[in-house]
This record gives sequence, structure tokens and C-alpha cells, in this order.
Amino acid sequence: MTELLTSAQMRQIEQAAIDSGAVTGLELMERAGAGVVEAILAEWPELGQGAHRAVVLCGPGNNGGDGFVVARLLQERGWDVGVFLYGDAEKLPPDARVNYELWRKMGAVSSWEDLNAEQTTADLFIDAVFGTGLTRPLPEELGRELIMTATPDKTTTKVVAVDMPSGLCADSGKMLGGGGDFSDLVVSFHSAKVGHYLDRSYQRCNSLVVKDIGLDHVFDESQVHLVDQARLSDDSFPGISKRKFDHKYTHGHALILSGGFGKTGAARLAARGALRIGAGLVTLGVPGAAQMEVATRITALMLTRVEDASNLAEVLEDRRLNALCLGPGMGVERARDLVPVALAARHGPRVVLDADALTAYADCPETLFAMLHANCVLTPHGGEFARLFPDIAERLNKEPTRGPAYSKVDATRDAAARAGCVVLFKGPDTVIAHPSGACSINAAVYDREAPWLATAGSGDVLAGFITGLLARGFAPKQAAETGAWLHVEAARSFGPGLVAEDLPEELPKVFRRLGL
Ligand SMILES: NC(=O)C1=CN([C@@H]2O[C@H](COP(=O)(O)OP(=O)(O)OC[C@H]3O[C@@H](n4cnc5c(N)ncnc54)[C@H](O)[C@@H]3O)[C@@H](O)[C@H]2O)[C@@H](O)CC1
Ligand SMILES: [K+]
Repeated sequence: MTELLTSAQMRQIEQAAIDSGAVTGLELMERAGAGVVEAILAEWPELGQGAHRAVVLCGPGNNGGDGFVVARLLQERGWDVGVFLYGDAEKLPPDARVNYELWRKMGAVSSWEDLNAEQTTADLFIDAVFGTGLTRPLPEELGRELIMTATPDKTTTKVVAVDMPSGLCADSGKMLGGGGDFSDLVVSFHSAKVGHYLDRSYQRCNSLVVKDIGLDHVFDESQVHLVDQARLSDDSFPGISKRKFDHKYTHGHALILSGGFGKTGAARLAARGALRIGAGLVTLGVPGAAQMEVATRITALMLTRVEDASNLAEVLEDRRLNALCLGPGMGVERARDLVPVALAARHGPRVVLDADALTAYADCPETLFAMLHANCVLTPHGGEFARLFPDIAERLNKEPTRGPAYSKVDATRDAAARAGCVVLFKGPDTVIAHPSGACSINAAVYDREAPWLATAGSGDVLAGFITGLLARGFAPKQAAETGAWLHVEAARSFGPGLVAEDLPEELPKVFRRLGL
């Protein structure tokens, strides 16, 4: 289980460790600085050989303190190190001050104004200006200077951010004011911060390394989790495997409602996804005019005629239909007709609403919220999210003026609480929230990038994956997390050239690799 921390949670963990007497702030700072150097040498082994030149930019808080440690450790390795301080040495907090003094015994601290002349010759820039303590936008001139430091000749200068690229909010990944420009490497401590996985953060950082600084991992309900294999293998994968004596009815029966003639592709993609992920049976609910179109294009999938609301009500008399998917390619008219029936089904099937099933309620989201129940999952992309939750989206998209800024995690949690069901807010940073506040991020960033997922129909397959897992008996949040994780795994496994059809077909390979 990988927890992602807010700056307040990180401070609390550090403070508790310091208060318990287990460690001092100074020791933590030393480990943090040593961790940065270790990460640099691991990332660029060539920097471990011979002497190089580094420029270390230190800020007015403990992030700056880490910078002084890094400067000292690099100089001890024979490097030529230039140190610049933003702020007043007299006002440094105590641990940072100690490290400032230690550095002063070894070298000079230059004033910020001298930065330009020095910077062009460095092999390495260390951005230790602000970390988790950034609370207000960077002063404009500082932002400009940070951008300049990050844009020397890229072929020779590596930019390393300590904890956070300065200017980015550790809770939201948003930029507070200017600055916070590109970093080749970000080295954080103990646990990654929520902001590393959201918004601008991953767009601005090439790679993220988290170094252990000897603090205990404390888990609590309020933390955001990163959806990762370790977490999923605890509780989800056994649910994907099929046991020897199971039969198809053990694995649920999903119903995917399609659109009309010429509009059935999206539902067929979702259905294929539901089947491949292991639903026992998958039926497409198709209007009469599209029946031929669908019948000629499916094999293992089944088909039933669902013309209108009363038809759907009849079909749902079959209590074995335990997971429904509405939205992909459905058309908003048909969605308005069928969604209320699906949500009112008496035997309580689990329901995924995507695409047109969300857009259909753009004018009256409250009508939808009144019908939703705890067994639903909404899977909006940014546009659909803004249509259903306009005020939340507006708050999220507003330029922040102070930190911690309102984040995609906050927005998805608020949306889930309002909707009363699980909301999966798509993106390279897919956030999944339960109305209780439990929240996770499925990240397709850093070493898990999956840019080929940006292709028509990939969202339809995701809706299908989640529906299939719901049919298998997964709880809504767990289905959303596992479906989203496998979606990225399938994309990464297929690689370049991926089209949506490939995603379900790649799952067997992913499952084999997972040892299922
Ligand atoms: N607390 C600890 O025990 C540890 C902290 N560590 C480091 O300490 C960092 C957190 O330190 P701090 O809490 O001191 O915070 P920072 O060093 O991130 O920055 C806080 C300082 O910047 C000022 N500030 C905030 N926004 C500003 C703005 N826009 N313009 C000008 N000044 C601004 C604040 O008033 C404060 O003086 C972490 O990111 C990490 O790098 C590590 O050394 C590990 C141990
Ligand atoms: K920093």
C-alpha cells in the first residue's frame, strides 16, 4: 500500500517522530540531504565519477536546509559548489540555520542577484527553495529566476528539485504563481506527496524518487492512496482469478446498453472489456434498428432487444443481471429514458454511468443525484465532470492564490459526497473517491506513462472493465481502482500503436504476467 501525504500529514508524522525522541529534526534533514545525493548518483552514475559543478538554490525554510546539506555532501565528494540563498540567513529556522553554518565553514553563500552569471556552467542545479511549506504564490521575480535556472543547456545541466519543484503546491500539484519549472528529477522523503501525482507536477517532472528517512509509515483513513500492484494484490487479484469449479454464472452477468443504428461501437467495446476482465456473461441491450448491426459483429457476447424504458424494466426482471453499464455511444435521449429504470431496478444491480449517461443530466444534475445509490460508479472525464459538478469544476480550475490549493482529490471527494456514489475522475491522474472520503489515485505518469491511452474508445473500454468487475462482485470503489489500474497496464503492455480494441485483447497477457 502506497500512501500519498498532504503537507500537513507529512508535518504531523515528522513532528510525532521528533516529539517521541526517536529522531531529531537535524537528523531528518541530514538523511534528506543524503537521500538527494544518493538519488542523483543513482539517476546519473556518471556524476559519481570525478568532480563536477553544482549550483544549489536554497530557500528560507527547511527545504533550504536540505539544500545546505546537499551542498556540503557534494563538496565533500570533491565537487565545486555554488550556493545561493533566497531570503535572510538570520531568519532561517533552527535546523536549516545549523546546516547553513556548517556550509559556511566550507564555502560562500552568494546573494540571489548574482545567480545569472554563475548558472550557465553548472552540471547540476539543485532547487531547494520551497518544499511542502509553500503557502503563497512565488514573488514574480523569483518565479522568473527559477525558470531561468531550469532552462540552461539541457544536454549538460540536470535540474533536481528537493521534495517539490519550488512553486508547486504539495497538496494539489498546482502552480502557485510562476516558477516551478521543469525538473529532471524530484527527490521526496518518506512518502510521495499527493501533489506529486496531480496537475502540473507530473507534467513538469521527469522522474520522482522517494527516499526513506527512517520515519514509520502510519496509515489512516484520511490518506490518499496510490493504486499500485502491491495494494491490488492484497485484495483484488484473488477476485479476478477463476477457481477450478466455478461456472459462468458464478462470475456475474453484465448488461451493457448500446446506442442506436450506427452508434453501437462504443457499447461493443465496453462489452468486450467486461467479458475479457472475467464477467461470466455479457449481454448487449440494443434497440431493434441496431440489432442486425450488433449481431453481425459479436460472438461470445449476447444480445437482447432493449427498445425503451419499459423494455429495460422487463429485461431487468432477470435478477441475475447484476451489473449494468449505460452511456458509451448511447445518445442523450436514450440515456434520459433508460438511466432512471437502471437506477431503480429493484434487485439492486451495480451501475456504471459514463459518457452520454452523464451528459444527459447536464441541465439537471440534481435529478441524477436523487436517483443514484451507493452501488453506482460515475466515470466522467474533465468535460463531463464540469457538466455535472459545475461549481466544483470552477473551483478546481481557478488560479490558486494560496496553498494548499483546492485539488483534483478535493474536487473528486466533494463530487462523490454530493453524488452519493463512487466517482472516478479520469486523466493521467485518475482520482477515485468514495462518498466516505476514501480516495485513491491511479497514476499513468512518471515511470507508468501510458500516452497511447489517449485514443477514441479507450474510456468505453474502461467503463466495460469496471462493469465486468462489478459483475464479478467487486465493490464499486475496488472495481473502479482495479479497472483503472488494469486499463493502464493493458495500454503499457501493448505500447505504441494502441487502439481501443487492443485493450481488452491485451488483458490475458497482463493477467499471465500477474500470475493469475
Ligand atoms: N520538518 C522536517 O523535519 C523535515 C523537513 N524537510 C524539508 O523541509 C521542507 C519543509 O520545510 P518548511 O516547512 O520550512 O517549508 P519550506 O522550506 O518549503 O518553505 C517555508 C518557508 O517559505 C516561506 N514561504 C512560503 N511561501 C512563500 C512565498 N510564496 N514567498 C516567499 N516565502 C514563502 C515560509 O514563510 C517559510 O519561511 C520539506 O519540503 C523538506 O524539504 C526535510 O529536511 C526532512 C525533515
Ligand atoms: K524545492
